[in-house]
Amino acid sequence: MRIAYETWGRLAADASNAVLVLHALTGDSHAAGPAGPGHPTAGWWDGLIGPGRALDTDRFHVVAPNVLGGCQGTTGPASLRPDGRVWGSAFPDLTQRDQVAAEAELAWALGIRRWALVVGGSMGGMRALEWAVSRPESVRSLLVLACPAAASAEQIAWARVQLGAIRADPHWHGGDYHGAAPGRGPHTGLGLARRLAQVTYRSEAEFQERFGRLPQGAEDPYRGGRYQVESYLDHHADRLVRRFDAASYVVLTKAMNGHDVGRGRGGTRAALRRVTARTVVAGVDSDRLYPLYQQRELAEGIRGARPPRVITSAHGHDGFLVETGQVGALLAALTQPV
Ligand SMILES: CC(=O)SCCNC(=O)CCNC(=O)[C@H](O)C(C)(C)COP(=O)(O)OP(=O)(O)OC[C@H]1O[C@@H](n2cnc3c(N)ncnc32)[C@H](O)[C@@H]1OP(=O)(O)O
Ligand SMILES: N[C@@H](CCO)C(=O)O
Repeated sequence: MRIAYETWGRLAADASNAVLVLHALTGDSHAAGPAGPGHPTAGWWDGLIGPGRALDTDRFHVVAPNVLGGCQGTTGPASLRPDGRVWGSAFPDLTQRDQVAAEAELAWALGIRRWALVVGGSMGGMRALEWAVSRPESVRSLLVLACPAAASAEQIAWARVQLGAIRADPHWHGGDYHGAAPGRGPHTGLGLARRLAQVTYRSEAEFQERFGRLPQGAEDPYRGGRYQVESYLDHHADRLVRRFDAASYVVLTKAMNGHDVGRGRGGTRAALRRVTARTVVAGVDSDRLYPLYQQRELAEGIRGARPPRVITSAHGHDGFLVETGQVGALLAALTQPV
């Protein structure tokens, strides 16, 4: 397999200053830095990583890999198999454990045996947690944001609707569409999946405050036009289908459904007891996808973790991406010398 990653800052001679930053479902290795070739936007945590920032690259060597199964440089369903054909539907099902095993190979190759800090939100939080449970000796500090110990029935239910939308697209072809002419992939299905997901990523109050019942521009919703909120979802769908592979979306979504740190480990409690890292768990007060009670369960199960820190935000689950000031304060608590 191939793993794409970016780094910032210099690795200390004893490799003691390495920080692992793990992205969420549709993120990538470009966690920091400006937009440029291959990166239509600035890094998704650009405000947090750099000289003098919360993850101070004058002190830390920050590593951000693209997840296994992804489509931003790391091997995934759109990659070529050894025989030169696209993986497509032959790409294996993955779990967070497989993805962390791949990241452990990367750490080994980079000469990093122990991370000073592992941090991630949402799907990245699941992998951060999995690192600390499966390889406690490799994680000195841990920041887990907006994620659960195990995917809940409702999370699997939302995912089911998204998977159904993609698979129902006539251009899906069972996952073997990659050889089709450009523009002929399952974009309609992926767009529908993103629209639904985007609703779960934001809050009801935000939508009401931001969009209410307003029409989009000069459009008349009573005469075939759209409400603003519909246009907003259309925009997020359009953006995603331009940059993300539907089969990767399916593989990663199924991996998130499979997330359960307690599986085969005597249950959640027993698994969380394995964590030895200095840990901060945080959630977003308006997150309807990964509600705060799930972070409470994590914090209660991890030795030494205090009650979850609460990120105050109108923006729902996406608060972990938007509220960089508050996330920065959480990082500071873990990056100050004890
Ligand atoms: C690490 C990771 O997890 S993923 C990597 C980063 N995430 C993504 O790229 C996922 C997609 N983006 C997002 O989820 C969000 O944009 C975030 C979380 C990154 C940032 O959130 P916010 O700054 O609150 O963005 P918001 O949800 O308001 O969306 C802004 C976009 O909606 C557009 N928009 C707002 N209202 C409307 C409307 N009525 N009609 C059409 N478009 C609209 C804006 O023009 C803007 O477009 P642009 O991003 O192309 O410039
Ligand atoms: N906006 C985030 C939400 C999932 O955590 C993403 O697209 O990855």
